[in-house]
Amino acid sequence: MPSRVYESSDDWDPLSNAISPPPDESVQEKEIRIKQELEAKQKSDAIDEDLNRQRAAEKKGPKPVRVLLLASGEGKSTFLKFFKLMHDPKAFSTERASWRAVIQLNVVRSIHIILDAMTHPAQPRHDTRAMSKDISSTSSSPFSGEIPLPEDTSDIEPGLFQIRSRLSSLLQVEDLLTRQLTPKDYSEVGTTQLAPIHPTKHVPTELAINSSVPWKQKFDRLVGKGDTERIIIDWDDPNDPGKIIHACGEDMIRLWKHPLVQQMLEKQNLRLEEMAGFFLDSLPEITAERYLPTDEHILRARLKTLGVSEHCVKVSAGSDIGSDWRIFDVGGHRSLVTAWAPFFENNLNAIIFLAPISAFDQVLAEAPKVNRLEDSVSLWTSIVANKILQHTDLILFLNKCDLMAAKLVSGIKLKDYVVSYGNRPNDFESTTNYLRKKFAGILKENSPLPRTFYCHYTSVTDTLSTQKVIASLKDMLMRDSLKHSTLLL
Ligand SMILES: Nc1nc2c(ncn2[C@@H]2O[C@H](COP(=O)(O)OP(=O)(O)OP(=O)(O)O)[C@@H](O)[C@H]2O)c(=O)[nH]1
Ligand SMILES: [Mg+2]
Repeated sequence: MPSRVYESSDDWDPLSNAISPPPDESVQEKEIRIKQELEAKQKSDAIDEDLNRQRAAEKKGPKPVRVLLLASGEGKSTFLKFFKLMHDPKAFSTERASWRAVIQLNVVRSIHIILDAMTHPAQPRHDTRAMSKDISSTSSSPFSGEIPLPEDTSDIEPGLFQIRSRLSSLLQVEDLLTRQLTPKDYSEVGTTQLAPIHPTKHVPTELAINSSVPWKQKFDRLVGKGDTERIIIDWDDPNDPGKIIHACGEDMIRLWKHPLVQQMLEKQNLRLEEMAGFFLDSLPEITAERYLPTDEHILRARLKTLGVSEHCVKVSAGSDIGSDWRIFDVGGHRSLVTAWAPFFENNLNAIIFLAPISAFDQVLAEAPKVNRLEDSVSLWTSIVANKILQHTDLILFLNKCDLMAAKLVSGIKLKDYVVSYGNRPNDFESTTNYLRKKFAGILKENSPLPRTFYCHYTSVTDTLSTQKVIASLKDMLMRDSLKHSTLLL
């Protein structure tokens, strides 16, 4: 039997019903409602005006270069940050206070992973095959309450216990930072959320922010700009999480450097160095009393993005054509990435596709049975085969080369995860060459129209090499943009 029956009536309009004021609305409630409606309308009109102005300017001026960033793994926002740093360093600099909070949160999270590993010392994790078997239970965040006592304490010496208990004050810091990173005027749902990053038990969740939310504004009050664009932070703010982080600094360093902790992490296959937002080797700087992040720290800071965001960057190039760049960052769940791509149709000059090659022995956080390299390959296949995008240039970044090199040197073998690699040498040149050929082959076989294969080996956290890649990219895209606009004349 249905729980609710709607009467069929020609007068019944569900939309008007939903937006009409409640029948028992008081005078005061009515006033508030009208004020809120007015504010909402003003906001919406302002957005419309902005969009119209932008469209009019686009019609008059040269066409902007439009680039979409896609990846099944990580690197999009990092590349975008780097691009902004190169072309608009002033704007980048004013965001320093916001990134300081993100880096602090990244540090606290890594420390909690260690504390949690001490709590459950017997469990090996982070191996692709082992992980695919150990996926049934999801993590309850150890940040949300007290750190539980270890299941087996035989391996842990008393000094470590004391450090561990002193570091429990970091629990408040995580909470404080999460609240700081959530803008006040936005509801928590859909803007800032803790998303699981690791499929195994006991690994804390990761902060994700919806790209449409101006989360950095929250920190504007912390930033003052002097004549020299110097960033000033209110160091006396009693709520500054930096205070607790500074007080815990030495303990955090001792914990991270402790040989027993290193042994334990190795035993559990927990490679923190490979996780997004790894800063434990920079603890002395980050826990310093008046810590302000360097450019390099900001590039490495990890904040998961949700949704699509558009970024306008002015690129000086000696020519008007193509000096205005629109870069689209598509964050979020991998299934959404393919869903978004067709919306860009023929509107794009290029798609930069980032494939994190070092992830050949890792699985996806959101689908713990799927190998991350395999996922990149299947996303690449679907993008190259997409008819709607057939006229768009594709530029492949085989990314995280720094981590790939370190992984191969440490003895991890590509052939153990990519069986077709066989007995080829396990060095950087041979493995990356092999992967490059695989991706090129997929393009050749699946692209509806013949396309040039543009490919770069990248480590987007590395300034020097990324600078070179961007320079050649700019050259290529500007020439392309010029060609298109000449054709259109
Ligand atoms: N070592 C190293 N780290 C990298 C590289 N590329 C990205 N990372 C790190 O990976 C983490 C995640 O990168 P992001 O750029 O935030 O990833 P994203 O593609 O925007 O991911 P979503 O927002 O989840 O869609 C950051 O902490 C980066 O520092 C790389 O080439 N080398
Ligand atoms: Mg991102």
